Amino acid sequence: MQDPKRYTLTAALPYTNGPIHIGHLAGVYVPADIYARYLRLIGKDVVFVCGSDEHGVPITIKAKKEGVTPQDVVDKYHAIIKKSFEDFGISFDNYSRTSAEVHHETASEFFKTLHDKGEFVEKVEQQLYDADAKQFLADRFVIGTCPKCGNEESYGDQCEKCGTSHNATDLINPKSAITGGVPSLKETKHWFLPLDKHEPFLRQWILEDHKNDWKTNVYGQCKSWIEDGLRPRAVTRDLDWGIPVPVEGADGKVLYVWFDAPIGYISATKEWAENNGKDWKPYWKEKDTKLVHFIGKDNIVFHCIIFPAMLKAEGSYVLPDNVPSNEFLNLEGNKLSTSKNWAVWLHEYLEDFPDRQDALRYTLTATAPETKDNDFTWKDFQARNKELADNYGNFINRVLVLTNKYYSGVVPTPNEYLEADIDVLDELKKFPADIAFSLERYRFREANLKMMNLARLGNKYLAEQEPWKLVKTDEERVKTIMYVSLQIATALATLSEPFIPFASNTLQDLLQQPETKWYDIEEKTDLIPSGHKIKEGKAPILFPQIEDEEIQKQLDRLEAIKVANEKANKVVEPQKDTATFDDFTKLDLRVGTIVEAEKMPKAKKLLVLKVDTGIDTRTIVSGIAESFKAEDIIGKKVTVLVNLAPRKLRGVESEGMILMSENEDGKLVFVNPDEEDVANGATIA
Ligand SMILES: Nc1ncnc2c1ncn2[C@@H]1O[C@H](COP(=O)(O)OP(=O)(O)OP(=O)(O)O)[C@@H](O)[C@H]1O
Ligand SMILES: [Zn+2]
Repeated sequence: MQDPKRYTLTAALPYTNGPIHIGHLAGVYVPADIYARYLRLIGKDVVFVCGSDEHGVPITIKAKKEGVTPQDVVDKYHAIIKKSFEDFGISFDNYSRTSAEVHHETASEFFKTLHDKGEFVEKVEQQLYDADAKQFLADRFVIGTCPKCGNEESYGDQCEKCGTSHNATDLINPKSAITGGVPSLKETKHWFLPLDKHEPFLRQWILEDHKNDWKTNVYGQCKSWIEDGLRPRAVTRDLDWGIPVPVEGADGKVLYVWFDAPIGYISATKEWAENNGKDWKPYWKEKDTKLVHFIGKDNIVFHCIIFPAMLKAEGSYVLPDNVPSNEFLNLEGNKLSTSKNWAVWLHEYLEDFPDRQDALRYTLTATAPETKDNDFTWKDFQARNKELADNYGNFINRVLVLTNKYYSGVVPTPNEYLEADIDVLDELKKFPADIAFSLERYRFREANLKMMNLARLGNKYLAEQEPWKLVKTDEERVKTIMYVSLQIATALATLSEPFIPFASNTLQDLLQQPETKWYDIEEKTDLIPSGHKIKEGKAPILFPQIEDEEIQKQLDRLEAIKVANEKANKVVEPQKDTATFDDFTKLDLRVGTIVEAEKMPKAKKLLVLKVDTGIDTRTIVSGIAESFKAEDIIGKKVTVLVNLAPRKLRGVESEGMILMSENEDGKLVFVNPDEEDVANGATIA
């Protein structure tokens, strides 16, 4: 859109069944925040909204599992999420929640409007029903095989593997996620949004009108859905957690979470307007408003197909100008996962690395999954912080230290510029438009790199001009060099604000920076004028080194999670075929004592034991050498299967077997009587 009058920016509503992790940040909140901060710096009218998404099935499942109410679950995570966003510097104008009254009202009203306009199709249908749980199964209450890609763990509303969204009845071999049982079919009435009816509009609006300005990953996904054919989608559910369906004959039904959640952007804007004495309507209803949704790839269908169809059907709203969705971030080679705890949680990061928000923001932007999935590694994080320190930090430190040292913190008056100064100042002027070019196209990685190139430029200029050497011979020249360097530092403070706002703010404070707008840098050569006084005193280190031990601690934590997950996923072997009592009594089990033990030469696993079975003292070869040292088990009470047919192992005849089990770590343990005074030879039955 050319020259919009105002911007409405939305960031995906985080689902309140867990805290925020780095995937959410890289995919959605950091790019959205960069864009919002940039727009404010170029003087635009912006509202940037978000809030907690507090309805839907997974929250009720989590509440059930933890024995608390759904409200407890959302209250807990809403508080954690809201605080971590604030501490991380995500500059929402309003962070709301879908349990807010204004949202319930707005969503109900929206539904009623569509209903009254005849925009829904009402259908009584057979739906999956879990008779044991006495509940209809929709969305995450049902798991089955995805009809599109064959993923056996697809949810009722969406397959996380291929991204397809479908109806629960489309699943092959559906199973209840509540009881594990096979659901039956039961009649129920629901309201459907006839996406098929909106197909011609969506086809034109996305595939033609946005052919050139939407990201290829977004455009591609939309194209494939539209070409596959769109079908009516139920927007109501038989559930007791959510916004009641506000029409007659809908008792016990609530709005589908993906119907109400995007309306949450509107409610959050209303709430913001109310608190700030503004009118919310232009931000959603005026044609010259640019609406942009920031989301991750699993949300594309909801923001590009379903929500626009809802807005279009309502009739009085603008449609999104762009939906710059990202792909997914992974962590150390594995998919981020809330349920598997495979994540770097924002609130924990902020505890482990207090005041280090920028290092994470910078890393996540530099490696953002803009066009394909990407990996976060702690080593890369450490290296990115060093990159910040070596370029940005180093340049700023030199400028501040030298200005204080040579001029007691007063910006000097420059003398005539030499070619090197003119070149660097000319270069400097190009940065605002150049970075803006990338940002306007949602290329945040590229923009971030350009910002860093400005720090590199300043660093290079200083390194080449060497004022610290010249100061002994040509003080007048040094004044010019320092003046030019201070202009670069000032520009950097402003241009880096969207990316690393904490360092930028510190720098602005150190420079006691006069207000500098983005495009001032193109026009002015006295961003920070001669005679201006900067802050005195020792300049702080903007990006302290991140030590190897700190990184190792994080890696160890992840390793522990991996081990815990493996344990939790360990499958119990299925029960063997039935044995009769006669089968059992054939086994002669006795209590015995190990009286001698030595390692079998050249065999990693075998110990040769002499065991007193009460009947005799015999040789048994046992595969336990990886779990026990020979000398440690002499005198140990054991259980022996004494009538096992003798067998030669590495040339030694073994006459029986000692019963063993295995603990969680894979170490073998003896199965023996729990009282020491059971005599050798006692039978076991
Ligand atoms: N690993 C990731 N990389 C990029 N974006 C992500 C990632 N995980 C989630 N997102 C995006 O973050 C936003 C908020 O996610 P949401 O709260 O819905 O959690 P989610 O998708 O269920 O993730 P998780 O299962 O990890 O909790 C969504 O737009 C989603 O697409
Ligand atoms: Zn699938």
